[in-house]
Amino acid sequence: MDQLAEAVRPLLPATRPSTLAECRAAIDEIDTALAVLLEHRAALTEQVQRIKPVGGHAGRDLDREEEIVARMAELAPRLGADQLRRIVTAIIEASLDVAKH
Ligand SMILES: O=C(O)C(=O)C[C@]1(C(=O)O)C=C[C@@H](O)C=C1
Repeated sequence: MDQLAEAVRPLLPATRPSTLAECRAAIDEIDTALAVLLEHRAALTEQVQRIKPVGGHAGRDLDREEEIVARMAELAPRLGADQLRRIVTAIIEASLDVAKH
Protein backbone atom coordinates (compact mmCIF):
# COMPACT_ATOMS: atom_id res chain seq x y z
CA MET A 1 0.00 0.00 0.00
CA ASP A 2 1.40 3.41 -0.89
CA GLN A 3 1.75 6.29 1.53
CA LEU A 4 -1.59 7.87 0.60
CA ALA A 5 -3.45 4.59 1.10
CA GLU A 6 -1.91 4.40 4.57
CA ALA A 7 -4.11 7.39 5.45
CA VAL A 8 -7.23 5.21 5.40
CA ARG A 9 -5.77 2.36 7.46
CA PRO A 10 -7.09 3.82 10.77
CA LEU A 11 -10.63 3.50 9.35
CA LEU A 12 -10.29 -0.26 8.99
CA PRO A 13 -11.32 -2.53 11.89
CA ALA A 14 -8.36 -3.83 13.90
CA THR A 15 -9.90 -7.30 14.08
CA ARG A 16 -11.98 -9.04 11.44
CA PRO A 17 -15.69 -8.63 12.33
CA SER A 18 -17.56 -11.94 12.54
CA THR A 19 -21.17 -11.31 13.59
CA LEU A 20 -23.79 -9.63 11.38
CA ALA A 21 -23.93 -6.66 13.76
CA GLU A 22 -20.13 -6.29 13.76
CA CYS A 23 -19.97 -6.52 9.98
CA ARG A 24 -22.73 -3.93 9.58
CA ALA A 25 -21.07 -1.60 12.08
CA ALA A 26 -17.79 -1.88 10.13
CA ILE A 27 -19.64 -1.23 6.86
CA ASP A 28 -21.33 1.84 8.38
CA GLU A 29 -17.94 3.23 9.42
CA ILE A 30 -16.59 2.82 5.91
CA ASP A 31 -19.74 4.25 4.30
CA THR A 32 -19.43 7.30 6.55
CA ALA A 33 -15.91 7.86 5.29
CA LEU A 34 -16.94 7.21 1.69
CA ALA A 35 -19.79 9.74 1.90
CA VAL A 36 -17.52 12.45 3.30
CA LEU A 37 -14.85 11.71 0.70
CA LEU A 38 -17.37 11.60 -2.16
CA GLU A 39 -18.76 14.99 -1.10
CA HIS A 40 -15.26 16.47 -1.18
CA ARG A 41 -14.45 14.71 -4.46
CA ALA A 42 -17.60 16.10 -6.11
CA ALA A 43 -16.61 19.62 -5.05
CA LEU A 44 -13.20 19.11 -6.66
CA THR A 45 -14.76 17.79 -9.85
CA GLU A 46 -16.93 20.91 -9.94
CA GLN A 47 -13.89 23.15 -9.46
CA VAL A 48 -12.03 21.39 -12.29
CA GLN A 49 -14.96 22.05 -14.65
CA ARG A 50 -14.56 25.80 -14.05
CA ILE A 51 -10.83 25.59 -14.85
CA LYS A 52 -11.09 23.48 -18.02
CA PRO A 53 -11.75 25.22 -21.36
CA VAL A 54 -14.69 22.86 -21.95
CA GLY A 55 -16.39 21.71 -18.75
CA GLY A 56 -19.18 19.31 -17.86
CA HIS A 57 -20.00 16.10 -19.68
CA ALA A 58 -18.83 17.64 -22.97
CA GLY A 59 -15.32 18.05 -21.56
CA ARG A 60 -14.88 14.52 -20.27
CA ASP A 61 -11.35 13.15 -20.42
CA LEU A 62 -11.59 9.37 -20.78
CA ASP A 63 -7.79 8.92 -20.70
CA ARG A 64 -7.71 10.60 -17.29
CA GLU A 65 -10.61 8.42 -16.11
CA GLU A 66 -8.73 5.30 -17.21
CA GLU A 67 -5.65 6.47 -15.27
CA ILE A 68 -7.83 6.82 -12.17
CA VAL A 69 -9.26 3.32 -12.67
CA ALA A 70 -5.80 1.76 -13.19
CA ARG A 71 -4.40 3.37 -10.04
CA MET A 72 -7.39 2.32 -7.96
CA ALA A 73 -7.23 -1.24 -9.36
CA GLU A 74 -3.73 -1.60 -7.88
CA LEU A 75 -5.15 -0.67 -4.46
CA ALA A 76 -8.34 -2.75 -4.82
CA PRO A 77 -7.39 -6.02 -6.59
CA ARG A 78 -10.53 -7.82 -5.38
CA LEU A 79 -12.65 -5.41 -7.40
CA GLY A 80 -10.23 -5.03 -10.30
CA ALA A 81 -10.34 -2.61 -13.22
CA ASP A 82 -13.69 -3.68 -14.72
CA GLN A 83 -15.72 -3.23 -11.53
CA LEU A 84 -13.81 -0.09 -10.52
CA ARG A 85 -14.50 1.43 -13.95
CA ARG A 86 -18.25 1.07 -13.22
CA ILE A 87 -17.82 2.73 -9.82
CA VAL A 88 -15.55 5.55 -11.06
CA THR A 89 -17.83 6.24 -14.01
CA ALA A 90 -20.87 6.45 -11.71
CA ILE A 91 -19.04 8.79 -9.32
CA ILE A 92 -17.80 11.06 -12.10
CA GLU A 93 -21.14 11.17 -13.92
CA ALA A 94 -23.01 11.96 -10.68
CA SER A 95 -20.46 14.66 -9.82
CA LEU A 96 -20.75 16.22 -13.28
CA ASP A 97 -24.56 16.08 -13.03
CA VAL A 98 -24.58 18.21 -9.85
CA ALA A 99 -21.69 20.51 -10.81
CA LYS A 100 -22.58 24.12 -11.53
CA HIS A 101 -20.39 25.46 -14.30
O1 LIG B 1 -9.60 15.70 -14.47
C1 LIG B 1 -10.51 16.21 -15.16
O2 LIG B 1 -10.31 16.64 -16.31
C2 LIG B 1 -11.86 16.32 -14.62
O3 LIG B 1 -12.73 16.92 -15.24
C3 LIG B 1 -12.16 15.62 -13.31
C4 LIG B 1 -12.77 14.24 -13.55
C5 LIG B 1 -12.89 13.59 -12.14
O4 LIG B 1 -13.89 13.85 -11.47
O5 LIG B 1 -11.93 12.91 -11.72
C6 LIG B 1 -14.11 14.40 -14.16
C7 LIG B 1 -14.32 14.26 -15.50
C8 LIG B 1 -13.26 13.82 -16.42
O6 LIG B 1 -13.75 12.97 -17.43
C9 LIG B 1 -12.10 13.26 -15.72
C10 LIG B 1 -11.87 13.43 -14.40
